[in-house]
Amino acid sequence: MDGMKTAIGLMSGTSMDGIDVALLKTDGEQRVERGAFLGVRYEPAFRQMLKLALEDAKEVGERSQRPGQLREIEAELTRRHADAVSQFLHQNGLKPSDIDVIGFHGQTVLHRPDRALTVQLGSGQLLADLTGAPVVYDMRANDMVHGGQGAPLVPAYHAALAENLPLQERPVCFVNIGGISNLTFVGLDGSIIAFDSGPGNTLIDQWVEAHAGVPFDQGGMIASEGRVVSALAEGYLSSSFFTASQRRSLDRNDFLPPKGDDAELADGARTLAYVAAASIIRSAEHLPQQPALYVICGGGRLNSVLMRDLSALAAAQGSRVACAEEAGLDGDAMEAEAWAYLAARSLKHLPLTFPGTTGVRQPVTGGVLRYPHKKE
Ligand SMILES: Nc1ncnc2c1ncn2[C@@H]1O[C@H](COP(=O)(O)OP(=O)(O)OP(=O)(O)O)[C@@H](O)[C@H]1O
Ligand SMILES: CC(=O)N[C@H]1[C@@H]2OC[C@@H](O2)[C@@H](O)[C@@H]1O[C@H](C)C(=O)O
Repeated sequence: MDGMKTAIGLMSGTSMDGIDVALLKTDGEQRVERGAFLGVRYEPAFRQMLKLALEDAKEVGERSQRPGQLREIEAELTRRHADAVSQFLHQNGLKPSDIDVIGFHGQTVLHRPDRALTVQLGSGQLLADLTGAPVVYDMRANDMVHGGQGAPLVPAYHAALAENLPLQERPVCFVNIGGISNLTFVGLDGSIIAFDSGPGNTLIDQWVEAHAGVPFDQGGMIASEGRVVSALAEGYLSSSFFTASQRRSLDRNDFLPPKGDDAELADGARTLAYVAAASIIRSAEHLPQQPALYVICGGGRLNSVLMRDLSALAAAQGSRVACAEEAGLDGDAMEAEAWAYLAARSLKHLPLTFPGTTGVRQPVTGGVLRYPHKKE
Protein backbone atom coordinates (compact mmCIF):
# COMPACT_ATOMS: atom_id res chain seq x y z
CA MET A 1 0.00 0.00 0.00
CA ASP A 2 1.84 3.11 -1.34
CA GLY A 3 5.10 2.26 0.39
CA MET A 4 3.59 2.10 3.90
CA LYS A 5 5.48 -0.25 6.21
CA THR A 6 4.37 -1.77 9.49
CA ALA A 7 7.39 -1.37 11.73
CA ILE A 8 8.28 -2.15 15.33
CA GLY A 9 10.88 0.01 17.08
CA LEU A 10 12.94 -1.26 20.02
CA MET A 11 14.87 1.07 22.32
CA SER A 12 17.01 0.30 25.33
CA GLY A 13 18.32 3.74 26.27
CA THR A 14 21.19 5.14 28.31
CA SER A 15 19.12 4.95 31.52
CA MET A 16 19.30 1.16 31.09
CA ASP A 17 15.88 0.85 32.73
CA GLY A 18 14.24 -1.43 30.19
CA ILE A 19 13.08 -2.06 26.63
CA ASP A 20 10.55 0.19 24.93
CA VAL A 21 8.53 -1.36 22.10
CA ALA A 22 6.40 0.72 19.72
CA LEU A 23 4.43 0.08 16.56
CA LEU A 24 4.37 2.52 13.67
CA LYS A 25 2.86 2.49 10.20
CA THR A 26 4.87 4.79 8.02
CA ASP A 27 6.18 5.46 4.55
CA GLY A 28 9.44 6.59 6.19
CA GLU A 29 8.64 10.11 5.00
CA GLN A 30 5.69 12.35 5.95
CA ARG A 31 3.14 9.65 6.72
CA VAL A 32 3.22 8.43 10.31
CA GLU A 33 0.46 6.48 12.07
CA ARG A 34 1.37 5.79 15.69
CA GLY A 35 0.33 2.46 17.22
CA ALA A 36 0.61 0.50 20.45
CA PHE A 37 3.42 0.80 22.99
CA LEU A 38 4.88 -1.52 25.61
CA GLY A 39 7.59 -0.84 28.22
CA VAL A 40 9.34 -3.91 29.67
CA ARG A 41 11.43 -3.03 32.74
CA TYR A 42 14.77 -4.70 33.50
CA GLU A 43 15.02 -6.21 36.96
CA PRO A 44 17.88 -4.84 39.15
CA ALA A 45 20.12 -7.89 38.50
CA PHE A 46 20.09 -7.38 34.73
CA ARG A 47 20.56 -3.62 35.10
CA GLN A 48 23.60 -4.46 37.19
CA MET A 49 24.85 -6.71 34.39
CA LEU A 50 24.52 -3.83 31.91
CA LYS A 51 26.54 -1.64 34.24
CA LEU A 52 29.28 -4.31 34.18
CA ALA A 53 29.05 -4.21 30.39
CA LEU A 54 29.93 -0.50 30.49
CA GLU A 55 33.12 -1.43 32.34
CA ASP A 56 34.06 -4.25 29.93
CA ALA A 57 33.33 -1.92 27.00
CA LYS A 58 36.08 0.46 28.12
CA GLU A 59 38.52 -2.15 26.68
CA VAL A 60 36.95 -2.04 23.22
CA GLY A 61 39.30 -0.55 20.61
CA GLU A 62 37.48 -1.77 17.51
CA ARG A 63 33.69 -1.94 17.42
CA SER A 64 33.29 -5.68 16.75
CA GLN A 65 35.37 -6.64 19.82
CA ARG A 66 33.50 -8.15 22.77
CA PRO A 67 35.95 -8.38 25.71
CA GLY A 68 35.01 -9.73 29.15
CA GLN A 69 31.38 -10.77 29.43
CA LEU A 70 30.15 -8.61 26.55
CA ARG A 71 29.34 -11.54 24.24
CA GLU A 72 27.15 -13.28 26.83
CA ILE A 73 25.45 -10.02 27.81
CA GLU A 74 24.80 -9.22 24.14
CA ALA A 75 23.09 -12.58 23.59
CA GLU A 76 21.02 -12.18 26.76
CA LEU A 77 20.04 -8.61 25.81
CA THR A 78 18.98 -9.77 22.34
CA ARG A 79 16.90 -12.65 23.77
CA ARG A 80 15.17 -10.17 26.09
CA HIS A 81 14.32 -7.97 23.10
CA ALA A 82 12.91 -11.02 21.27
CA ASP A 83 10.77 -11.84 24.34
CA ALA A 84 9.54 -8.24 24.46
CA VAL A 85 8.55 -8.43 20.77
CA SER A 86 6.74 -11.70 21.30
CA GLN A 87 4.82 -10.26 24.28
CA PHE A 88 3.98 -7.15 22.24
CA LEU A 89 2.74 -9.15 19.24
CA HIS A 90 0.63 -11.38 21.48
CA GLN A 91 -0.91 -8.39 23.33
CA ASN A 92 -1.84 -6.71 20.08
CA GLY A 93 -3.11 -9.77 18.20
CA LEU A 94 -0.30 -9.58 15.65
CA LYS A 95 1.86 -12.24 13.96
CA PRO A 96 5.51 -11.87 12.92
CA SER A 97 4.38 -11.92 9.28
CA ASP A 98 2.36 -8.72 9.94
CA ILE A 99 5.62 -6.87 10.62
CA ASP A 100 7.66 -5.57 7.67
CA VAL A 101 10.64 -4.58 9.76
CA ILE A 102 11.94 -4.25 13.32
CA GLY A 103 14.22 -1.28 14.08
CA PHE A 104 16.62 -2.48 16.79
CA HIS A 105 18.71 0.07 18.70
CA GLY A 106 20.47 -2.31 21.09
CA GLN A 107 22.33 -1.01 24.14
CA THR A 108 25.01 1.63 23.77
CA VAL A 109 27.96 0.58 25.93
CA LEU A 110 30.58 2.92 24.50
CA HIS A 111 30.31 6.14 22.51
CA ARG A 112 33.52 7.95 21.55
CA PRO A 113 32.80 10.23 18.59
CA ASP A 114 36.33 11.69 18.82
CA ARG A 115 37.60 8.19 17.89
CA ALA A 116 34.73 7.51 15.44
CA LEU A 117 33.78 4.64 17.74
CA THR A 118 30.28 3.73 18.84
CA VAL A 119 29.28 0.33 20.21
CA GLN A 120 25.72 -0.94 20.60
CA LEU A 121 25.26 -4.44 21.99
CA GLY A 122 22.60 -6.41 20.12
CA SER A 123 22.69 -9.07 17.41
CA GLY A 124 20.40 -8.24 14.48
CA GLN A 125 20.67 -11.77 13.06
CA LEU A 126 19.76 -13.44 16.36
CA LEU A 127 16.80 -11.07 16.81
CA ALA A 128 15.57 -11.80 13.26
CA ASP A 129 15.89 -15.55 13.86
CA LEU A 130 14.11 -15.41 17.22
CA THR A 131 11.26 -13.12 16.11
CA GLY A 132 10.84 -14.35 12.51
CA ALA A 133 10.80 -10.74 11.19
CA PRO A 134 13.40 -8.71 9.25
CA VAL A 135 15.56 -6.53 11.49
CA VAL A 136 17.43 -3.29 10.77
CA TYR A 137 20.07 -2.58 13.41
CA ASP A 138 23.41 -0.80 13.90
CA MET A 139 22.02 2.50 12.61
CA ARG A 140 24.72 4.78 14.03
CA ALA A 141 27.85 3.37 12.41
CA ASN A 142 27.51 4.66 8.85
CA ASP A 143 26.98 8.19 10.12
CA MET A 144 30.32 8.02 11.91
CA VAL A 145 32.03 6.60 8.84
CA HIS A 146 30.96 9.81 7.09
CA GLY A 147 32.23 12.13 9.79
CA GLY A 148 29.07 12.36 11.93
CA GLN A 149 28.75 12.20 15.70
CA GLY A 150 26.69 8.97 15.48
CA ALA A 151 23.94 10.70 17.50
CA PRO A 152 21.28 11.95 17.80
CA LEU A 153 19.28 9.95 15.25
CA VAL A 154 15.76 10.71 16.49
CA PRO A 155 15.64 14.16 14.78
CA ALA A 156 14.47 12.76 11.41
CA TYR A 157 11.41 11.45 13.25
CA HIS A 158 10.89 14.68 15.20
CA ALA A 159 10.86 16.53 11.89
CA ALA A 160 8.11 14.23 10.59
CA LEU A 161 6.08 14.78 13.80
CA ALA A 162 6.48 18.56 13.55
CA GLU A 163 4.51 18.49 10.28
CA ASN A 164 1.29 17.59 12.10
CA LEU A 165 1.76 19.06 15.55
CA PRO A 166 -1.56 20.31 17.01
CA LEU A 167 0.19 23.11 18.98
CA GLN A 168 0.62 26.28 16.96
CA GLU A 169 3.72 28.04 18.35
CA ARG A 170 6.76 28.03 16.04
CA PRO A 171 9.65 27.48 15.87
CA VAL A 172 9.34 24.29 17.85
CA CYS A 173 12.10 22.38 19.60
CA PHE A 174 11.66 18.74 20.66
CA VAL A 175 13.64 17.75 23.72
CA ASN A 176 14.20 14.18 24.84
CA ILE A 177 15.16 14.03 28.51
CA GLY A 178 16.43 10.46 28.79
CA GLY A 179 19.64 9.40 30.48
CA ILE A 180 21.27 12.06 28.32
CA SER A 181 19.15 14.77 26.73
CA ASN A 182 19.06 15.75 23.12
CA LEU A 183 17.09 18.34 21.19
CA THR A 184 15.74 18.91 17.68
CA PHE A 185 14.99 22.44 16.50
CA VAL A 186 12.66 22.71 13.52
CA GLY A 187 13.15 26.08 11.84
CA LEU A 188 10.36 28.10 10.26
CA ASP A 189 11.53 26.83 6.86
CA GLY A 190 11.39 23.18 8.05
CA SER A 191 15.18 22.80 8.33
CA ILE A 192 16.39 20.83 11.35
CA ILE A 193 19.23 21.38 13.77
CA ALA A 194 19.86 18.82 16.48
CA PHE A 195 22.43 17.83 19.05
CA ASP A 196 22.90 16.23 22.46
CA SER A 197 22.14 18.95 24.98
CA GLY A 198 23.67 17.57 28.18
CA PRO A 199 23.10 15.26 31.12
CA GLY A 200 19.47 14.21 31.62
CA ASN A 201 18.43 11.70 34.26
CA THR A 202 21.58 9.62 34.49
CA LEU A 203 23.22 11.82 37.13
CA ILE A 204 20.00 11.97 39.17
CA ASP A 205 19.57 8.18 38.90
CA GLN A 206 23.14 7.43 39.98
CA TRP A 207 22.90 9.91 42.86
CA VAL A 208 19.67 8.59 44.36
CA GLU A 209 20.71 4.98 43.78
CA ALA A 210 23.96 5.52 45.69
CA HIS A 211 22.44 7.56 48.53
CA ALA A 212 18.87 6.33 48.86
CA GLY A 213 18.98 2.87 47.21
CA VAL A 214 16.23 3.74 44.69
CA PRO A 215 16.67 3.59 40.91
CA PHE A 216 15.26 7.08 40.19
CA ASP A 217 13.69 10.10 41.88
CA GLN A 218 10.03 9.36 41.28
CA GLY A 219 8.14 12.53 40.38
CA GLY A 220 11.12 14.53 41.69
CA MET A 221 9.97 13.87 45.26
CA ILE A 222 13.47 13.74 46.72
CA ALA A 223 14.52 16.87 44.83
CA SER A 224 11.44 18.71 46.06
CA GLU A 225 12.84 18.53 49.63
CA GLY A 226 16.18 20.07 48.69
CA ARG A 227 17.77 23.28 47.48
CA VAL A 228 20.17 24.00 44.65
CA VAL A 229 23.85 23.95 45.68
CA SER A 230 25.07 26.72 43.38
CA ALA A 231 28.76 25.76 43.34
CA LEU A 232 27.90 22.18 42.45
CA ALA A 233 25.51 23.25 39.69
CA GLU A 234 28.02 25.71 38.28
CA GLY A 235 30.67 22.96 38.27
CA TYR A 236 28.56 21.07 35.72
CA LEU A 237 27.25 24.05 33.77
CA SER A 238 30.69 25.59 33.28
CA SER A 239 31.80 22.49 31.32
CA SER A 240 33.37 23.27 27.95
CA PHE A 241 30.67 21.00 26.48
CA PHE A 242 28.30 23.99 26.62
CA THR A 243 30.68 26.66 25.36
CA ALA A 244 32.59 24.77 22.62
CA SER A 245 31.97 26.05 19.12
CA GLN A 246 31.18 22.50 17.87
CA ARG A 247 28.33 20.45 19.33
CA ARG A 248 29.31 16.87 20.17
CA SER A 249 27.41 13.76 21.20
CA LEU A 250 27.78 12.36 24.68
CA ASP A 251 28.74 9.08 26.29
CA ARG A 252 26.86 8.19 29.47
CA ASN A 253 30.08 8.65 31.45
CA ASP A 254 31.02 12.09 30.08
CA PHE A 255 29.34 13.70 33.11
CA LEU A 256 29.85 11.93 36.43
CA PRO A 257 27.66 12.13 39.55
CA PRO A 258 28.78 14.28 42.49
CA LYS A 259 30.98 12.78 45.20
CA GLY A 260 29.18 11.65 48.35
CA ASP A 261 30.24 14.63 50.44
CA ASP A 262 29.35 17.23 47.79
CA ALA A 263 25.75 17.49 49.04
CA GLU A 264 23.01 15.99 51.20
CA LEU A 265 20.69 13.52 49.42
CA ALA A 266 17.84 15.96 48.69
CA ASP A 267 20.11 18.89 47.83
CA GLY A 268 22.03 16.66 45.41
CA ALA A 269 18.83 15.53 43.68
CA ARG A 270 17.55 19.10 43.58
CA THR A 271 20.82 20.41 42.11
CA LEU A 272 21.00 17.68 39.47
CA ALA A 273 17.38 18.32 38.41
CA TYR A 274 18.32 21.98 37.96
CA VAL A 275 21.46 21.01 36.03
CA ALA A 276 19.39 18.83 33.68
CA ALA A 277 16.99 21.75 33.03
CA ALA A 278 19.67 24.44 32.73
CA SER A 279 21.77 22.25 30.38
CA ILE A 280 18.95 22.28 27.85
CA ILE A 281 18.56 26.05 27.91
CA ARG A 282 22.33 26.57 27.81
CA SER A 283 22.72 24.26 24.82
CA ALA A 284 19.76 25.92 23.08
CA GLU A 285 21.81 29.13 22.97
CA HIS A 286 23.58 27.53 19.99
CA LEU A 287 20.34 27.48 17.99
CA PRO A 288 19.85 30.09 15.28
CA GLN A 289 16.64 31.34 16.89
CA GLN A 290 14.89 31.08 20.26
CA PRO A 291 12.25 28.30 20.08
CA ALA A 292 8.72 29.52 20.84
CA LEU A 293 7.81 26.06 22.11
CA TYR A 294 9.72 23.19 23.70
CA VAL A 295 7.98 19.79 23.46
CA ILE A 296 9.38 17.45 26.09
CA CYS A 297 9.55 13.68 25.88
CA GLY A 298 11.52 11.02 27.77
CA GLY A 299 11.38 10.01 31.42
CA GLY A 300 12.67 13.37 32.67
CA ARG A 301 9.32 15.01 31.90
CA LEU A 302 7.94 13.04 34.87
CA ASN A 303 10.30 14.78 37.31
CA SER A 304 8.17 17.76 38.33
CA VAL A 305 11.09 19.68 39.87
CA LEU A 306 13.12 19.40 36.68
CA MET A 307 10.10 20.46 34.62
CA ARG A 308 9.38 23.45 36.87
CA ASP A 309 12.97 24.63 36.51
CA LEU A 310 12.87 24.11 32.76
CA SER A 311 9.57 26.01 32.40
CA ALA A 312 10.91 28.92 34.46
CA LEU A 313 14.20 29.14 32.55
CA ALA A 314 12.39 28.93 29.20
CA ALA A 315 9.76 31.50 30.25
CA ALA A 316 12.54 33.94 31.13
CA GLN A 317 13.41 33.82 27.41
CA GLY A 318 9.80 34.01 26.22
CA SER A 319 9.46 30.29 25.40
CA ARG A 320 6.83 27.84 26.56
CA VAL A 321 7.37 24.24 27.69
CA ALA A 322 4.80 21.54 26.87
CA CYS A 323 4.79 17.83 27.62
CA ALA A 324 4.67 15.48 24.63
CA GLU A 325 1.18 14.45 25.75
CA GLU A 326 -0.07 18.04 25.42
CA ALA A 327 1.11 17.84 21.82
CA GLY A 328 -0.91 14.62 21.30
CA LEU A 329 2.20 12.42 21.47
CA ASP A 330 3.45 9.74 23.86
CA GLY A 331 6.59 10.89 25.65
CA ASP A 332 7.55 7.36 26.66
CA ALA A 333 7.13 5.84 23.20
CA MET A 334 8.82 8.46 21.04
CA GLU A 335 12.33 7.00 20.84
CA ALA A 336 11.04 3.49 20.10
CA GLU A 337 8.72 4.97 17.45
CA ALA A 338 11.72 6.77 16.02
CA TRP A 339 13.62 3.50 15.66
CA ALA A 340 10.63 2.04 13.77
CA TYR A 341 10.58 5.12 11.53
CA LEU A 342 14.33 4.99 10.90
CA ALA A 343 14.13 1.29 10.02
CA ALA A 344 11.45 2.08 7.42
CA ARG A 345 13.71 4.81 6.02
CA SER A 346 16.66 2.45 5.98
CA LEU A 347 14.67 -0.07 3.89
CA LYS A 348 14.16 2.71 1.32
CA HIS A 349 17.81 3.82 1.55
CA LEU A 350 16.65 7.27 2.68
CA PRO A 351 19.00 9.39 4.80
CA LEU A 352 18.86 8.86 8.57
CA THR A 353 21.17 11.75 9.45
CA PHE A 354 22.01 15.17 8.05
CA PRO A 355 24.77 17.75 8.43
CA GLY A 356 22.44 19.71 10.76
CA THR A 357 21.76 16.74 13.05
CA THR A 358 25.01 14.84 13.56
CA GLY A 359 27.50 16.99 11.66
CA VAL A 360 27.80 14.25 9.03
CA ARG A 361 29.44 15.49 5.80
CA GLN A 362 26.35 14.79 3.67
CA PRO A 363 22.96 13.18 4.36
CA VAL A 364 23.51 9.45 4.76
CA THR A 365 21.38 6.37 5.23
CA GLY A 366 22.43 3.65 7.65
CA GLY A 367 21.54 0.38 9.33
CA VAL A 368 22.21 -3.26 8.55
CA LEU A 369 19.32 -5.44 7.34
CA ARG A 370 19.06 -9.07 8.49
CA TYR A 371 16.40 -11.59 7.45
CA PRO A 372 15.40 -14.61 9.56
CA HIS A 373 17.22 -17.79 8.54
CA LYS A 374 14.78 -20.24 7.03
CA LYS A 375 13.87 -23.03 9.48
CA GLU A 376 14.86 -26.53 8.17
N1 LIG B 1 7.93 8.80 37.28
C1 LIG B 1 9.14 9.29 37.09
N2 LIG B 1 9.58 10.33 37.83
C2 LIG B 1 10.81 10.85 37.66
N3 LIG B 1 11.71 10.37 36.77
C3 LIG B 1 11.32 9.34 36.01
C4 LIG B 1 10.04 8.74 36.12
N4 LIG B 1 9.97 7.73 35.23
C5 LIG B 1 11.14 7.69 34.58
N5 LIG B 1 11.97 8.66 35.04
C6 LIG B 1 13.34 8.92 34.64
O1 LIG B 1 13.48 8.67 33.27
C7 LIG B 1 14.53 7.73 33.04
C8 LIG B 1 14.21 6.92 31.83
O2 LIG B 1 13.98 7.80 30.77
P1 LIG B 1 14.02 7.33 29.27
O3 LIG B 1 13.41 5.96 29.19
O4 LIG B 1 13.45 8.41 28.47
O5 LIG B 1 15.58 7.23 29.05
P2 LIG B 1 16.42 6.36 28.05
O6 LIG B 1 15.63 6.14 26.81
O7 LIG B 1 16.92 5.18 28.77
O8 LIG B 1 17.67 7.32 27.79
P3 LIG B 1 18.23 8.00 26.43
O9 LIG B 1 17.12 8.79 25.85
O10 LIG B 1 19.33 8.83 26.96
O11 LIG B 1 18.68 6.88 25.58
C9 LIG B 1 14.63 6.93 34.33
O12 LIG B 1 15.91 6.39 34.50
C10 LIG B 1 14.29 7.98 35.37
O13 LIG B 1 15.42 8.73 35.71
C1 LIG C 1 25.26 6.88 21.51
C2 LIG C 1 23.89 6.90 22.06
O1 LIG C 1 23.30 5.85 22.26
N1 LIG C 1 23.37 8.10 22.29
C3 LIG C 1 22.00 8.27 22.78
C4 LIG C 1 22.05 8.88 24.17
O2 LIG C 1 20.74 8.98 24.71
C5 LIG C 1 20.21 10.26 24.37
C6 LIG C 1 21.30 10.90 23.57
O3 LIG C 1 22.45 10.24 24.06
C7 LIG C 1 21.13 10.56 22.07
O4 LIG C 1 22.06 11.22 21.29
C8 LIG C 1 21.25 9.08 21.77
O5 LIG C 1 19.98 8.49 21.64
C9 LIG C 1 18.92 9.02 20.92
C10 LIG C 1 17.82 8.02 20.92
C11 LIG C 1 19.24 9.43 19.48
O6 LIG C 1 20.20 8.95 18.88
O7 LIG C 1 18.47 10.21 18.94
